[in-house]
Amino acid sequence: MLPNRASANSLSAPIRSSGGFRDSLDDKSKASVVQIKGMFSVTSENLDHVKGSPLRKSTSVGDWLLDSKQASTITAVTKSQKGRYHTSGLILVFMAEPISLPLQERISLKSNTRRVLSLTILFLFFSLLYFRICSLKEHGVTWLLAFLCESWFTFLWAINVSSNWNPVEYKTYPDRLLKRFQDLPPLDIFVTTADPVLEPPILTVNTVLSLLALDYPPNKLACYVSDDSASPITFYSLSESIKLAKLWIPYCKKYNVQVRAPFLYFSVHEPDSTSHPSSPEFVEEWKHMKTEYETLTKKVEEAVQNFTPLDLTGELATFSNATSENHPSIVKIIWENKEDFEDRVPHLIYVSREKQPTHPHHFKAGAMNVLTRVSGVMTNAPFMLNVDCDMFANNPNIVLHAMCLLLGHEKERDSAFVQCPQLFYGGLKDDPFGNQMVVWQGYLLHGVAGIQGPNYTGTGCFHRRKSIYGLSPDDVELGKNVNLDVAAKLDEETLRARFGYSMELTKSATQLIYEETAKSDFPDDLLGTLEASTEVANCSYEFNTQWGTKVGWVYGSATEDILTGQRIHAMGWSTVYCTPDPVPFLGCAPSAGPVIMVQQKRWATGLLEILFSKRNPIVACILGDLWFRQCFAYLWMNLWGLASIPELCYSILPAYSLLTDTPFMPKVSETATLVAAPLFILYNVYVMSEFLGCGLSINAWWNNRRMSMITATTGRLFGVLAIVIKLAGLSETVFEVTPKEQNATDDHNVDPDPGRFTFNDSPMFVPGTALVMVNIVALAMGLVSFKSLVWINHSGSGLLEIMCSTWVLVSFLPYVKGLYRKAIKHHKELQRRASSQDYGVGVTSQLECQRESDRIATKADLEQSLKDAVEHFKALATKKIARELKQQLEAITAAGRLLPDQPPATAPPDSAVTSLALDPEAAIHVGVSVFPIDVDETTEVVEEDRLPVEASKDLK
Ligand SMILES: O=c1ccn([C@@H]2O[C@H](COP(=O)(O)OP(=O)(O)O[C@H]3O[C@H](CO)[C@@H](O)[C@H](O)[C@H]3O)[C@@H](O)[C@H]2O)c(=O)[nH]1
Ligand SMILES: [Mn+2]
Repeated sequence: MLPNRASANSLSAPIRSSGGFRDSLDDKSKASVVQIKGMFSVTSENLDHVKGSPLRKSTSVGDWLLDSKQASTITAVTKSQKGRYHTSGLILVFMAEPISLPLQERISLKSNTRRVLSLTILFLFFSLLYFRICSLKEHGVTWLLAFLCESWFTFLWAINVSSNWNPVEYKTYPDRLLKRFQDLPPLDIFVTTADPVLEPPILTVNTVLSLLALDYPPNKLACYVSDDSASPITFYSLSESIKLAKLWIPYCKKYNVQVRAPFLYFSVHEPDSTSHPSSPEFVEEWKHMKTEYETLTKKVEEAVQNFTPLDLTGELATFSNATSENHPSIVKIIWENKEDFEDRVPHLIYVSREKQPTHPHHFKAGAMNVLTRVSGVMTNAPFMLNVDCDMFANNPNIVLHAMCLLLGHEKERDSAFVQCPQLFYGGLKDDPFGNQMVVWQGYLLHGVAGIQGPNYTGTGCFHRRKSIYGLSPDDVELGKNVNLDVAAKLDEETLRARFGYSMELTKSATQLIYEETAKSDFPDDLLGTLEASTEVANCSYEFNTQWGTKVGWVYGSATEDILTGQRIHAMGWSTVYCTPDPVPFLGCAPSAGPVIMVQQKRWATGLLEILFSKRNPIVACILGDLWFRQCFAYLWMNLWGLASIPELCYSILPAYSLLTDTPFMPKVSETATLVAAPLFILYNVYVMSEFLGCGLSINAWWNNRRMSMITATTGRLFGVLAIVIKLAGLSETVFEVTPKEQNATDDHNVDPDPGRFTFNDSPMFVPGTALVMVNIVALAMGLVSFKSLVWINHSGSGLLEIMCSTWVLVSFLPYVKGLYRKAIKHHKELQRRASSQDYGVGVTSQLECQRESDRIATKADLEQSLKDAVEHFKALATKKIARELKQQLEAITAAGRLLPDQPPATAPPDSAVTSLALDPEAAIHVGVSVFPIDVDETTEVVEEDRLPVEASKDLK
């Protein structure tokens, strides 16, 4: 039997059990002699006890191990207020557990009350439809529209009932895993980043540090960072971070740190003395680490702000000619773990795939495929974890938990991938933007976990390399019985067609497929694989291969995660949901209206791209091995964007009904109200109970509900439009990266009202605004004639319509408030401009006046007008304006100097001003470009380097 594992490779902390296994201690704490099993650290003063004890230092894991057949006893175990155990003596250990005990347990979460409630709601939905059909003839178009919308809602509810019928969760036993496997399997970790501005490198650094410090044998981990922007700053930041990693990792293991992303760990001003024995040594080390981290942060920030311009020589020379859209493949080994005992830092490899402007890159899916190939050549671990650059590891034992699920099923087919929930830190209270997705993950993912398994959500997922390589579970079974030499020869052609021409890659794939993976000499000589790994990162590598179709991440959708997960399910694999405590990964949720709308638009588009392709779940269900109920669950997701249309329609109906005096709801006196009213109440009670069940507040439910109405008129609706445009062949969809910011604390001091809804000038906000306006008018009209509607036996709209319209308006309240604030701001802006305080308005308004009166006819006129403007500015100028003005005027002159080379046919070739004079339109354009007047909330007034290019372009 394999020994139990103890954690912490230091000899200086008092003996204690690690947090990850604390649950096994709980009910045994009252006895003066207790049984403890799990991970232990050993203090120097206890070292002598260890010598004669069953504890020994592990060579493979690097920690303290205990022979599980023996036990010793201690007294004086104390439990601190926070539930931690301390002892001054040696540990008393555990009961031996037979090796046959399962590594994981599937627990049903089904609730009869919820089932009955959800069926009652379904019954009420059908009753309402029946009622509508019966009285369809007597009513107008509103009735028909209401019927169509409600049919849609009924359909979605039916899917919901099916998806949530038997929710499950998994309990994992990492301690048993450690007993069973002396040699744990290797894991390749992928982190993706795409833009150093939208995704600050310090975020990526934190994520990487948290992953390198995971409680898993460091020689079994390799971390690959994909940088789609080929940014020297990102590379530099990672190179610097490895210096910190050498201190941070031993520190975390020594003190059993739980949050291993330094920015969050050090967000407190004092060390947490309750979670660690506050020995002076600990406090000292804490302070030292904090200073080291701050030094790193400073270096990274300075590089970002270019205070220390990076010298693009040496290691950085590769980046000197690289732009994010055009550069060769860059693969750099930042750190190779050569199994040096002191430096237990896993491999860290930087990858920036080749980019060419003419070549499609498939966004994140393309990046993931390159990572899969590069890691295939370098380390070829049978499992791969992928996280987005903002998703740091929050549970140091997460790999052990995931391995319980990957290795603990009888057959590999039961766990193609292990998905962890995608949760966020520092989220705003009560989720004002409805984008923390807690309930979605708390209910729906547990629901599908009870069918074929959770879908892949793009981050926090452990993949089985075999399933990513496009193998079906049957192929895997077959692979086990094949002689490797024979197979390699037979399959060479097939392997090339599938994986591409790299011999190294096909060789590593063969090893993987035919189960020769457990390479004993891991880690490899990474340097020796550099050439091959750079080659597989080239953008032409995928030509005539199955990458992006049958192998790797699937191309063709902005939600590559859903599409890829679905392909895996359609191959017959099942998947597992992993929800240990503490939460495995945490990332940052976007805030502010416009950013969320753009994200939701991308999701809606991506999901519809799947629906309107030959890879849609219905086809996968008929032709592939996607289970019927799983297909429904996928449909529910795919339709999320499209659902915005009936939802929008249903939100307009009350207003339309009031304005045209045609009913869309039954009268209060009619029996059908006995269906509509309970349906409305029960539905909301059901959803509310899900929020309460996830530990959220009623406010959070309310915010999510109304945000889903708001996104139906903005992001999701525009996602539908984007797909229509794509299907019409007019444009391709793009992946707009969500901006991320590091926010370690809950205090949003900078912004007194961070949850407020903000707008920009995007057309995305037009439908919502129109909806609000129409409802206000309709409600006003409805209320004016309210008395007559209620008391007289009126056949038109009535009380229920008024209530529905009010409901819509109340739901849009944050939106209305945002609009109001925007209007006020706009008004103030106009006032400010009217009093000529804005330097830009001077020229622009003058030029506009001139256009109106068509007075620009001569060079002298225009020159005079510019001179006037300059005088005007001088009179106004503050220091900043004066400086910017000077730059702008220089830019005008520069634009002018461009002209002699490309003179317009009729223009005298000597100055830009002359040409402007001859072309009032160009003059206006330059005026507007130089002095932009359309200032929205997020735009800086001056865009300094824009002018020369634009001006010269327009002048041509
Ligand atoms: O060309 C690209 C675009 C994006 N990314 C990376 O993809 C990840 C996700 O991008 P993000 O802008 O954060 O998208 P989100 O909407 O927040 O992401 C969710 O939705 C995506 C699908 O739309 C999934 O891929 C993500 O994993 C999931 O977190 C980030 O690490 C990016 O750096 C790239 O590597 N290359
Ligand atoms: Mn993200």
